[in-house]
Amino acid sequence: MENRLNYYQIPREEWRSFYRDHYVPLSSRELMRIKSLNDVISLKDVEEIYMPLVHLLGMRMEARNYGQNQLADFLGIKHKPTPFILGIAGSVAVGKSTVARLLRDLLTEIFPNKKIQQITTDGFLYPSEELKKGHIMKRKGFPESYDMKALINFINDVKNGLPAKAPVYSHQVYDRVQGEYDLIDQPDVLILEGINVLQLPSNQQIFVSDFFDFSIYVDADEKLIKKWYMERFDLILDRAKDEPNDYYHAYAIGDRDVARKMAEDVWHDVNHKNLHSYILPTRNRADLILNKGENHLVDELYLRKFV
Ligand SMILES: Nc1ncnc2c1ncn2[C@@H]1O[C@H](COP(=O)(O)OP(=O)(O)OP(=O)(O)O)[C@@H](O)[C@H]1O
Ligand SMILES: CC(C)(CO)[C@@H](O)C(=O)NCCC(=O)O
Repeated sequence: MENRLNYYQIPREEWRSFYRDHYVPLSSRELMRIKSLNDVISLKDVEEIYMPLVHLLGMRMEARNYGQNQLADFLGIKHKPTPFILGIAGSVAVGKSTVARLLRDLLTEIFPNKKIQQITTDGFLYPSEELKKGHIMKRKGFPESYDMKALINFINDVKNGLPAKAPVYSHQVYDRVQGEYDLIDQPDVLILEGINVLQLPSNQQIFVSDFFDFSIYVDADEKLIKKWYMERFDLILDRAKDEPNDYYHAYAIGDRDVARKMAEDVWHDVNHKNLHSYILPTRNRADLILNKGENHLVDELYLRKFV
Protein backbone atom coordinates (compact mmCIF):
# COMPACT_ATOMS: atom_id res chain seq x y z
CA MET A 1 0.00 0.00 0.00
CA GLU A 2 1.40 3.36 -1.03
CA ASN A 3 0.98 6.48 1.07
CA ARG A 4 -0.35 9.49 -0.80
CA LEU A 5 -1.11 12.90 0.64
CA ASN A 6 -4.76 12.21 1.29
CA TYR A 7 -5.37 8.63 0.20
CA TYR A 8 -4.01 5.13 0.71
CA GLN A 9 -3.28 3.74 -2.74
CA ILE A 10 -4.24 0.07 -2.62
CA PRO A 11 -3.60 -2.42 -5.45
CA ARG A 12 -6.34 -5.03 -5.92
CA GLU A 13 -4.07 -7.86 -4.71
CA GLU A 14 -3.89 -6.16 -1.34
CA TRP A 15 -7.48 -4.95 -1.18
CA ARG A 16 -8.87 -8.44 -1.78
CA SER A 17 -7.08 -9.74 1.31
CA PHE A 18 -8.68 -7.16 3.60
CA TYR A 19 -11.13 -8.44 6.15
CA ARG A 20 -10.90 -11.96 4.79
CA ASP A 21 -10.91 -13.34 8.33
CA HIS A 22 -13.83 -11.28 9.50
CA TYR A 23 -16.59 -11.61 7.01
CA VAL A 24 -18.62 -14.58 5.90
CA PRO A 25 -18.19 -14.80 2.13
CA LEU A 26 -21.23 -15.35 -0.06
CA SER A 27 -22.08 -18.99 -0.72
CA SER A 28 -21.92 -20.11 -4.35
CA ARG A 29 -25.75 -20.08 -4.41
CA GLU A 30 -25.83 -16.46 -3.21
CA LEU A 31 -23.11 -15.57 -5.71
CA MET A 32 -25.15 -17.05 -8.56
CA ARG A 33 -28.20 -15.11 -7.38
CA ILE A 34 -26.17 -11.88 -7.42
CA LYS A 35 -24.85 -12.82 -10.85
CA SER A 36 -28.36 -13.31 -12.19
CA LEU A 37 -29.31 -9.86 -10.88
CA ASN A 38 -26.25 -8.19 -12.30
CA ASP A 39 -24.93 -10.27 -15.13
CA VAL A 40 -22.22 -7.91 -16.35
CA ILE A 41 -19.90 -7.68 -13.33
CA SER A 42 -17.33 -10.45 -12.99
CA LEU A 43 -17.86 -12.79 -10.03
CA LYS A 44 -14.16 -12.46 -9.24
CA ASP A 45 -14.64 -8.73 -8.71
CA VAL A 46 -17.75 -9.36 -6.63
CA GLU A 47 -15.73 -11.55 -4.27
CA GLU A 48 -12.44 -9.72 -4.29
CA ILE A 49 -13.44 -6.07 -4.60
CA TYR A 50 -17.08 -5.48 -3.81
CA MET A 51 -17.45 -7.84 -0.83
CA PRO A 52 -14.59 -6.16 1.13
CA LEU A 53 -16.21 -2.84 0.14
CA VAL A 54 -19.57 -3.95 1.53
CA HIS A 55 -17.80 -4.96 4.72
CA LEU A 56 -16.17 -1.52 4.95
CA LEU A 57 -19.57 0.11 4.39
CA GLY A 58 -21.04 -2.02 7.20
CA MET A 59 -18.30 -0.73 9.52
CA ARG A 60 -18.96 2.85 8.47
CA MET A 61 -22.69 2.41 9.13
CA GLU A 62 -21.99 1.13 12.64
CA ALA A 63 -19.53 3.95 13.37
CA ARG A 64 -21.99 6.53 12.05
CA ASN A 65 -24.82 5.16 14.23
CA TYR A 66 -22.53 5.14 17.26
CA GLY A 67 -21.58 8.79 16.63
CA GLN A 68 -25.23 9.79 16.20
CA ASN A 69 -26.16 8.01 19.47
CA GLN A 70 -23.43 9.86 21.31
CA LEU A 71 -24.55 13.20 19.91
CA ALA A 72 -28.16 12.49 20.92
CA ASP A 73 -26.94 11.64 24.46
CA PHE A 74 -24.98 14.87 24.59
CA LEU A 75 -28.03 16.85 23.51
CA GLY A 76 -30.30 14.89 25.85
CA ILE A 77 -32.63 13.90 23.02
CA LYS A 78 -33.83 10.55 21.71
CA HIS A 79 -31.74 9.15 18.90
CA LYS A 80 -33.73 8.88 15.66
CA PRO A 81 -31.93 6.74 13.07
CA THR A 82 -31.37 8.50 9.75
CA PRO A 83 -30.72 6.90 6.37
CA PHE A 84 -27.09 6.21 5.49
CA ILE A 85 -26.49 7.95 2.15
CA LEU A 86 -23.94 6.52 -0.24
CA GLY A 87 -23.00 8.72 -3.22
CA ILE A 88 -21.52 7.31 -6.42
CA ALA A 89 -19.93 9.72 -8.92
CA GLY A 90 -17.92 9.42 -12.15
CA SER A 91 -18.04 10.02 -15.90
CA VAL A 92 -20.95 9.22 -18.20
CA ALA A 93 -20.70 5.48 -19.10
CA VAL A 94 -17.98 4.63 -16.57
CA GLY A 95 -20.32 2.13 -14.91
CA LYS A 96 -21.80 4.03 -11.96
CA SER A 97 -25.28 2.57 -12.22
CA THR A 98 -23.89 -0.94 -12.61
CA VAL A 99 -21.82 -0.55 -9.42
CA ALA A 100 -24.81 1.05 -7.66
CA ARG A 101 -27.10 -1.86 -8.53
CA LEU A 102 -24.51 -4.40 -7.45
CA LEU A 103 -23.95 -2.67 -4.10
CA ARG A 104 -27.72 -2.51 -3.58
CA ASP A 105 -28.02 -6.26 -4.17
CA LEU A 106 -24.99 -7.16 -2.06
CA LEU A 107 -26.06 -4.94 0.84
CA THR A 108 -29.56 -6.48 0.67
CA GLU A 109 -28.03 -9.96 0.74
CA ILE A 110 -25.65 -9.22 3.63
CA PHE A 111 -28.07 -7.08 5.67
CA PRO A 112 -31.47 -8.71 5.00
CA ASN A 113 -33.18 -6.68 7.74
CA LYS A 114 -32.18 -3.36 6.24
CA LYS A 115 -34.09 -1.50 3.54
CA ILE A 116 -31.68 -0.58 0.75
CA GLN A 117 -32.87 1.75 -2.04
CA GLN A 118 -31.06 3.15 -5.04
CA ILE A 119 -31.68 5.95 -7.54
CA THR A 120 -29.86 7.97 -10.17
CA THR A 121 -29.81 11.76 -10.41
CA ASP A 122 -30.72 11.49 -14.14
CA GLY A 123 -34.37 12.08 -13.16
CA PHE A 124 -33.41 15.53 -11.88
CA LEU A 125 -32.36 16.69 -15.34
CA TYR A 126 -34.77 19.36 -16.54
CA PRO A 127 -37.28 17.95 -19.06
CA SER A 128 -36.18 18.32 -22.71
CA GLU A 129 -38.82 20.98 -23.29
CA GLU A 130 -37.14 23.21 -20.72
CA LEU A 131 -33.63 22.37 -21.92
CA LYS A 132 -34.71 23.38 -25.43
CA LYS A 133 -36.28 26.61 -24.18
CA GLY A 134 -33.02 27.51 -22.45
CA HIS A 135 -30.99 26.46 -25.56
CA ILE A 136 -29.04 23.96 -23.44
CA MET A 137 -30.15 20.68 -25.02
CA LYS A 138 -26.51 20.13 -26.05
CA ARG A 139 -25.44 20.72 -22.44
CA LYS A 140 -27.31 17.71 -21.04
CA GLY A 141 -25.37 16.49 -18.02
CA PHE A 142 -23.66 19.85 -17.41
CA PRO A 143 -24.45 21.51 -14.05
CA GLU A 144 -27.01 23.94 -15.51
CA SER A 145 -29.06 21.05 -16.97
CA TYR A 146 -30.04 19.73 -13.50
CA ASP A 147 -32.68 21.01 -11.14
CA MET A 148 -30.24 21.00 -8.21
CA LYS A 149 -32.69 22.70 -5.89
CA ALA A 150 -35.17 19.85 -6.37
CA LEU A 151 -32.38 17.29 -5.86
CA ILE A 152 -31.27 18.92 -2.61
CA ASN A 153 -34.88 19.17 -1.35
CA PHE A 154 -35.33 15.50 -2.21
CA ILE A 155 -32.27 14.34 -0.32
CA ASN A 156 -33.07 16.62 2.61
CA ASP A 157 -36.51 14.96 2.87
CA VAL A 158 -34.97 11.48 2.70
CA LYS A 159 -32.45 12.32 5.41
CA ASN A 160 -35.25 13.70 7.61
CA GLY A 161 -37.27 10.49 7.31
CA LEU A 162 -39.95 11.92 5.01
CA PRO A 163 -41.22 9.97 1.99
CA ALA A 164 -39.72 11.54 -1.14
CA LYS A 165 -40.38 11.10 -4.85
CA ALA A 166 -37.51 10.96 -7.35
CA PRO A 167 -38.48 11.71 -10.97
CA VAL A 168 -37.54 9.00 -13.47
CA TYR A 169 -35.41 9.51 -16.60
CA SER A 170 -35.45 7.15 -19.57
CA HIS A 171 -32.54 6.75 -22.00
CA GLN A 172 -35.07 5.26 -24.51
CA VAL A 173 -37.21 8.40 -24.42
CA TYR A 174 -34.13 10.60 -23.93
CA ASP A 175 -36.18 12.60 -21.45
CA ARG A 176 -37.80 12.57 -18.04
CA VAL A 177 -40.84 10.28 -17.99
CA GLN A 178 -43.85 12.38 -17.15
CA GLY A 179 -45.72 11.28 -14.04
CA GLU A 180 -43.29 8.48 -13.18
CA TYR A 181 -41.46 8.51 -9.83
CA ASP A 182 -39.43 6.28 -7.55
CA LEU A 183 -40.74 6.49 -4.02
CA ILE A 184 -37.97 6.60 -1.42
CA ASP A 185 -39.48 5.94 1.96
CA GLN A 186 -37.34 5.68 5.11
CA PRO A 187 -34.59 3.45 3.74
CA ASP A 188 -31.72 2.36 5.99
CA VAL A 189 -29.41 2.99 3.06
CA LEU A 190 -29.96 5.15 -0.02
CA ILE A 191 -27.50 4.81 -2.89
CA LEU A 192 -27.52 8.00 -4.96
CA GLU A 193 -25.66 7.71 -8.24
CA GLY A 194 -24.92 10.40 -10.81
CA ILE A 195 -22.25 12.39 -12.58
CA ASN A 196 -23.05 15.45 -10.45
CA VAL A 197 -23.28 14.12 -6.89
CA LEU A 198 -19.93 15.52 -5.74
CA GLN A 199 -20.31 18.87 -7.49
CA LEU A 200 -20.51 22.21 -5.72
CA PRO A 201 -23.14 24.24 -7.60
CA SER A 202 -22.36 27.90 -7.21
CA ASN A 203 -25.96 29.00 -6.66
CA GLN A 204 -26.73 26.72 -3.69
CA GLN A 205 -26.01 27.16 0.00
CA ILE A 206 -25.68 23.43 0.59
CA PHE A 207 -24.35 20.64 -1.55
CA VAL A 208 -25.72 17.19 -2.25
CA SER A 209 -22.56 15.71 -0.74
CA ASP A 210 -23.28 17.42 2.62
CA PHE A 211 -25.79 14.61 3.11
CA PHE A 212 -23.39 11.79 2.25
CA ASP A 213 -22.09 9.30 4.79
CA PHE A 214 -19.74 7.76 2.24
CA SER A 215 -18.89 8.50 -1.37
CA ILE A 216 -17.29 6.59 -4.22
CA TYR A 217 -15.83 7.93 -7.48
CA VAL A 218 -15.73 5.32 -10.24
CA ASP A 219 -12.72 6.05 -12.44
CA ALA A 220 -11.02 4.64 -15.54
CA ASP A 221 -8.73 5.67 -18.36
CA GLU A 222 -10.59 8.03 -20.66
CA LYS A 223 -9.98 5.83 -23.73
CA LEU A 224 -11.68 2.94 -21.96
CA ILE A 225 -14.64 5.08 -20.92
CA LYS A 226 -15.15 6.18 -24.52
CA LYS A 227 -14.95 2.52 -25.62
CA TRP A 228 -17.64 1.59 -23.05
CA TYR A 229 -19.78 4.52 -24.18
CA MET A 230 -19.58 3.28 -27.78
CA GLU A 231 -20.27 -0.34 -26.77
CA ARG A 232 -23.31 0.74 -24.80
CA PHE A 233 -24.45 2.82 -27.78
CA ASP A 234 -24.35 -0.31 -29.95
CA LEU A 235 -26.44 -2.18 -27.38
CA ILE A 236 -28.94 0.69 -27.23
CA LEU A 237 -29.25 0.61 -31.05
CA ASP A 238 -29.75 -3.18 -31.07
CA ARG A 239 -32.56 -2.76 -28.58
CA ALA A 240 -34.09 0.21 -30.43
CA LYS A 241 -34.36 -1.61 -33.78
CA ASP A 242 -37.79 -3.08 -33.07
CA GLU A 243 -39.03 -0.20 -30.93
CA PRO A 244 -40.44 2.53 -33.18
CA ASN A 245 -41.02 4.83 -30.20
CA ASP A 246 -37.42 4.62 -29.02
CA TYR A 247 -35.46 7.88 -29.34
CA TYR A 248 -32.70 5.96 -31.14
CA HIS A 249 -34.99 4.03 -33.55
CA ALA A 250 -34.13 6.13 -36.63
CA TYR A 251 -30.41 5.63 -35.95
CA ALA A 252 -30.98 1.92 -35.28
CA ILE A 253 -32.58 1.21 -38.65
CA GLY A 254 -30.19 3.48 -40.58
CA ASP A 255 -26.52 3.17 -41.49
CA ARG A 256 -24.56 1.98 -38.41
CA ASP A 257 -21.45 3.91 -39.36
CA VAL A 258 -23.40 7.17 -39.59
CA ALA A 259 -24.97 6.45 -36.18
CA ARG A 260 -21.58 5.64 -34.64
CA LYS A 261 -20.10 8.84 -36.01
CA MET A 262 -22.95 10.77 -34.38
CA ALA A 263 -22.28 9.04 -31.03
CA GLU A 264 -18.54 9.78 -31.31
CA ASP A 265 -19.35 13.44 -31.87
CA VAL A 266 -21.67 13.49 -28.84
CA TRP A 267 -18.94 11.88 -26.75
CA HIS A 268 -16.40 14.41 -27.90
CA ASP A 269 -18.58 17.56 -27.81
CA VAL A 270 -20.66 16.82 -24.71
CA ASN A 271 -19.57 14.02 -22.39
CA HIS A 272 -15.82 14.36 -22.77
CA LYS A 273 -16.03 18.11 -22.21
CA ASN A 274 -18.24 17.60 -19.19
CA LEU A 275 -15.83 15.02 -17.77
CA HIS A 276 -12.91 17.43 -17.90
CA SER A 277 -14.72 20.59 -16.85
CA TYR A 278 -17.08 19.38 -14.15
CA ILE A 279 -16.73 15.69 -13.23
CA LEU A 280 -13.02 14.91 -12.89
CA PRO A 281 -12.46 17.96 -10.65
CA THR A 282 -14.75 16.29 -8.05
CA ARG A 283 -12.72 13.06 -7.87
CA ASN A 284 -10.64 14.07 -4.89
CA ARG A 285 -13.73 14.74 -2.80
CA ALA A 286 -14.66 11.05 -2.73
CA ASP A 287 -13.96 8.76 0.23
CA LEU A 288 -13.03 5.97 -2.15
CA ILE A 289 -11.81 6.06 -5.75
CA LEU A 290 -12.42 2.81 -7.59
CA ASN A 291 -10.16 2.54 -10.62
CA LYS A 292 -11.24 0.13 -13.37
CA GLY A 293 -9.12 -1.23 -16.19
CA GLU A 294 -9.78 -3.45 -19.24
CA ASN A 295 -13.03 -5.43 -19.04
CA HIS A 296 -14.18 -3.23 -16.16
CA LEU A 297 -11.97 -5.12 -13.68
CA VAL A 298 -10.96 -3.00 -10.70
CA ASP A 299 -7.18 -2.68 -10.61
CA GLU A 300 -6.57 -0.11 -7.90
CA LEU A 301 -8.39 1.66 -5.08
CA TYR A 302 -7.70 4.92 -3.27
CA LEU A 303 -9.15 5.15 0.24
CA ARG A 304 -9.32 8.51 1.98
CA LYS A 305 -7.11 8.45 5.05
CA PHE A 306 -8.77 10.92 7.34
CA VAL A 307 -12.41 10.21 8.14
N1 LIG B 1 -18.39 -3.89 -13.96
C1 LIG B 1 -18.83 -4.00 -15.22
N2 LIG B 1 -18.57 -5.12 -15.93
C2 LIG B 1 -18.98 -5.20 -17.22
N3 LIG B 1 -19.64 -4.24 -17.89
C3 LIG B 1 -19.92 -3.12 -17.22
C4 LIG B 1 -19.52 -2.93 -15.85
N4 LIG B 1 -19.92 -1.68 -15.47
C5 LIG B 1 -20.53 -1.14 -16.54
N5 LIG B 1 -20.54 -1.98 -17.59
C6 LIG B 1 -21.08 -1.67 -18.93
O1 LIG B 1 -20.55 -0.38 -19.31
C7 LIG B 1 -21.60 0.45 -19.85
C8 LIG B 1 -21.77 1.71 -19.01
O2 LIG B 1 -22.24 1.33 -17.73
P1 LIG B 1 -23.39 2.13 -16.95
O3 LIG B 1 -24.60 2.30 -17.82
O4 LIG B 1 -23.56 1.46 -15.62
O5 LIG B 1 -22.67 3.55 -16.79
P2 LIG B 1 -23.09 4.87 -16.03
O6 LIG B 1 -21.83 5.41 -15.45
O7 LIG B 1 -24.20 4.61 -15.08
O8 LIG B 1 -23.56 5.78 -17.24
P3 LIG B 1 -24.57 7.06 -17.30
O9 LIG B 1 -24.00 8.14 -16.45
O10 LIG B 1 -24.59 7.45 -18.75
O11 LIG B 1 -25.93 6.61 -16.82
C9 LIG B 1 -22.86 -0.43 -19.90
O12 LIG B 1 -22.93 -1.01 -21.20
C10 LIG B 1 -22.60 -1.50 -18.84
O13 LIG B 1 -23.26 -2.73 -19.11
C1 LIG C 1 -28.18 11.30 -18.74
C2 LIG C 1 -26.68 11.60 -18.71
C3 LIG C 1 -26.46 13.12 -18.63
C4 LIG C 1 -26.03 11.03 -17.44
O1 LIG C 1 -26.33 9.75 -17.22
C5 LIG C 1 -25.97 11.03 -19.96
O2 LIG C 1 -26.19 9.67 -20.12
C6 LIG C 1 -26.39 11.75 -21.25
O3 LIG C 1 -27.43 11.51 -21.78
N1 LIG C 1 -25.54 12.69 -21.72
C7 LIG C 1 -25.88 13.57 -22.82
C8 LIG C 1 -25.19 13.24 -24.09
C9 LIG C 1 -25.47 11.83 -24.58
O4 LIG C 1 -26.48 11.63 -25.28
O5 LIG C 1 -24.68 10.95 -24.29
